[in-house]
Amino acid sequence: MNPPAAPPAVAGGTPSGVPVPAADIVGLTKAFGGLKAVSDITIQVPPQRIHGILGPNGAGKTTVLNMVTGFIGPDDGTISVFGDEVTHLPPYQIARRGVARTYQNIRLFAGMTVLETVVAGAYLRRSSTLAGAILLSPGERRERREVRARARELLDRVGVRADHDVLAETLPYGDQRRVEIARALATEPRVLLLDEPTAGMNDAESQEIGELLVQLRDSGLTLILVEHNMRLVEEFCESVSVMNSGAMLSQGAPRWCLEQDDVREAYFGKRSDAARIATLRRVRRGPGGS
Ligand SMILES: Nc1ncnc2c1ncn2[C@@H]1O[C@H](COP(=O)(O)OP(=O)(O)OP(=O)(O)O)[C@@H](O)[C@H]1O
Repeated sequence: MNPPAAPPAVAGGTPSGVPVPAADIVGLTKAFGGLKAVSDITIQVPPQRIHGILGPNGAGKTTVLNMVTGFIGPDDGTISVFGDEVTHLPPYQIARRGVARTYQNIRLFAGMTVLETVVAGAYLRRSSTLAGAILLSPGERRERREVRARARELLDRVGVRADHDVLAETLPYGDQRRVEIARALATEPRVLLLDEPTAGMNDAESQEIGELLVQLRDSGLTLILVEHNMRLVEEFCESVSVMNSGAMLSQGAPRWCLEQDDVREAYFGKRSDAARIATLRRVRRGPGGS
């Protein structure tokens, strides 16, 4: 039997002299009771890369994002962002170091307009003091104007065409996802984590999100996305990590990873299982059954 082919090199690797990784996840491990949700996961993402985290349901992908953003503390392992270790820091401190995210189940603030939602994201970076805010000083007023103008710019950039003054929760699903991305961008991240950004979108909308990811990457961002849409992954991700049952199955270029036997098996089951199921079906139907 031939040995498996080596994974093709992905651009922007990390030997000496290359830039510090945007995200450096080493040996990350998390158990919930007796269940090892994430087991010894190591992922290194160079700056300005679109990296996908793939795997069947329950593989541990969202748990990895939750640990990178500080929502869940790991049992073991370390996480560094541009060389700065963030393991066990609270979420707001990790956000201040330039990590933002969107959620698998959209989490918009109830009762806020589209514009207010994005303005809320910008508060992480605002410089005004409490006294300035209460007294509505000229500096405060100027900053508020700037923040609102920037929020409008971000909404245009992510392709929200709806009126910015309607309640965000009343928008169609695809636009709600875009508003969430704009809110994350308002925190001025260097690394943006997206949990299933195209869930519930049709092909054309998914393609637009893919193109937006490329624009964001080209403007300097590093993007890490959990995604089930393989077409999007193959077209837009430059590298992927494939997980299954908490463990790492494969890492490298998307097409290469998706062709590996253990990755195909994790998604589609073993060929021998498929043959067994077909036989069982035939047996159940009995002779002459169709
Ligand atoms: N807070 C929690 N408490 C207990 N178990 C959890 C918790 N969060 C996740 N799990 C379990 O950990 C495992 C990994 O879950 P996770 O959500 O990370 O998977 P996933 O790969 O993101 O799946 P999906 O694609 O379905 O979203 C699952 O078995 C899940 O039920």
